[in-house]
Amino acid sequence: MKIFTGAQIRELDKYTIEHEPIKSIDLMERAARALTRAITDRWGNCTKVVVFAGPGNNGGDALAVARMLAERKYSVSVYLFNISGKLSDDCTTNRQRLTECKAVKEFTEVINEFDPPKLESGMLVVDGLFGSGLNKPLAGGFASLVKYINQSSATVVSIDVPSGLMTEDNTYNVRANIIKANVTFTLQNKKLSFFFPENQKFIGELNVLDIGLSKDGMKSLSTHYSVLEESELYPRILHRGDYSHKGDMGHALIIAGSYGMAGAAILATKACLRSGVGKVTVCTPRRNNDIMQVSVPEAVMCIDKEETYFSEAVDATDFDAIGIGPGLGQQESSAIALITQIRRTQAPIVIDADGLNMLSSHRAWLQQLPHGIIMTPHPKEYERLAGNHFSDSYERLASAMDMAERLHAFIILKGHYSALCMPDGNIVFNPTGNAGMATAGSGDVLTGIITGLLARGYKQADACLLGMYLHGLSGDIAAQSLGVESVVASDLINYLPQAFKHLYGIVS
Ligand SMILES: NC(=O)C1=CN([C@@H]2O[C@H](COP(=O)(O)OP(=O)(O)OC[C@H]3O[C@@H](n4cnc5c(N)ncnc54)[C@H](O)[C@@H]3O)[C@@H](O)[C@H]2O)[C@@H](O)CC1
Ligand SMILES: Nc1ncnc2c1ncn2[C@@H]1O[C@H](COP(=O)(O)OP(=O)(O)O)[C@@H](O)[C@H]1O
Ligand SMILES: [K+]
Repeated sequence: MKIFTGAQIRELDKYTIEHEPIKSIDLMERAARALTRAITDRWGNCTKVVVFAGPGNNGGDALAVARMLAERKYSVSVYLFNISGKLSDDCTTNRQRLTECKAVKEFTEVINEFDPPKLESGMLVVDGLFGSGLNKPLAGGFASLVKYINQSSATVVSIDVPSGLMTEDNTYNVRANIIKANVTFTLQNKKLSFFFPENQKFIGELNVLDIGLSKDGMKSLSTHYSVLEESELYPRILHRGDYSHKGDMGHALIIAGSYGMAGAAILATKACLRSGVGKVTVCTPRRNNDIMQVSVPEAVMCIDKEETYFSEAVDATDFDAIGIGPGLGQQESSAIALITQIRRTQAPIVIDADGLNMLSSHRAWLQQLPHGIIMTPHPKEYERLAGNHFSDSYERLASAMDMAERLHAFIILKGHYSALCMPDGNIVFNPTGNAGMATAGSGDVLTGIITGLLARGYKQADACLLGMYLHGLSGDIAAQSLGVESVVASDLINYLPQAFKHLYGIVS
């Protein structure tokens, strides 16, 4: 599913109006009907409603919703903020319709002075001040109103976007002046800023309402950002022939686990083995040998000459993919072995965790990474890699997108919505996964899965997309069965077969 910018949403609006065809005011009426239905489904008509409408089309939506709620016997007080004496055409029409509607008892047009109504617990505030047309942070009277609403104990429903929140970049926004909604009913598509964790407190519970914008219009608009849909994965799936043998299914190498971190190597190796690969070899320090042999009997060992850390690059000629980094430690000799390994390897590589941390301490090496390398940093690891602190997720994402293009790399910025930044400048958000996965070792499992898929024969982009999706899906199935609190990284491996079964079962 594509994610559109504010400017593209306006284009899509225009396209729908021209091609459906439908009058702009009727499209607003359709949006308002969807919003009203969503509100009346949740709150009965004994709920007192206060509607705050702004001067643009978000305000127009709000006025239309106020009229429809009043017609359904809700008690509605409406405040329209017309500070600059300029309303959008559709907002003007809806002001007219509202004043002609006998059911609306309280309507105030605020031109300069504003005496705010009492907002109490049990009341419903409909926030229709600003939506996708916001072009600067809120200030002055609007900022005061937002603070007033946020301090109240009323329930707040935002139309399309919590007022004050930009649809994309909030790096320089004033966060105290953004509505904190309990529920956001967004129109047609999720906005980019909804994917960033720091904005969850503004959005509250998110619901997307279909308002029938043109499907052809959406198809024709090209975007950099999208959300992965399961159906996009179906044509990418490779099938296992009946006559396959392990030699056809790929040979993966996992380089992981310093002494005391054998668990990271075990998790990555087990996850790799569960991802369809023919054979997995693990390179780990001598002292981890026994525990590895016992924990993962299917894996072949390639023991480093050092007792406790990775010290020597492996001859990589026989491997179809390499995953390097989980629990590796950050000894200087491990860093040298890491870059030597990267230089010597022809096969696709996934770098994670300490592998990334060691690159961060030798940032000049980034230029030596082969095209198509996959890196899977969590936000802190990415900051170290970029050598920069970012004030918000948008800034971090923009930097990762730039790095992916410069290095011709695939960067998975991990999080609730992990974002795959591709060398061609596109960014795909992964919709699967849940907070139960916020547990040590989850990332090691992802490294194992992607390495396995690469060795199995998937191209980098496909391995990343399938890997992120399956990893999150396994987490979702685990959470469904165990509850989010109790999920541990091993569960992601245990439930991985069910995730594969779900996805591959559909297309077989
Ligand atoms: N395609 C869609 O998705 C549809 C969108 N509709 C609604 O239209 C909204 C977008 O409408 P608009 O483009 O008119 O934009 P808005 O209603 O979000 O606001 C635009 C108005 O606010 C002013 N403004 C912007 N930032 C300001 C600030 N910081 N302080 C004071 N004034 C500021 C602008 O000058 C302009 O007058 C959507 O959010 C949605 O609610 C619906 O009517 C139907 C269809
Ligand atoms: N709240 C969450 N929602 C969805 N996925 C999550 C959440 N928290 C963590 N994850 C996933 O779990 C993994 C954690 O990786 P990472 O931080 O590297 O953990 P570790 O280093 O302990 O292995 C990532 O793939 C991330 O997307
Ligand atoms: K709004």
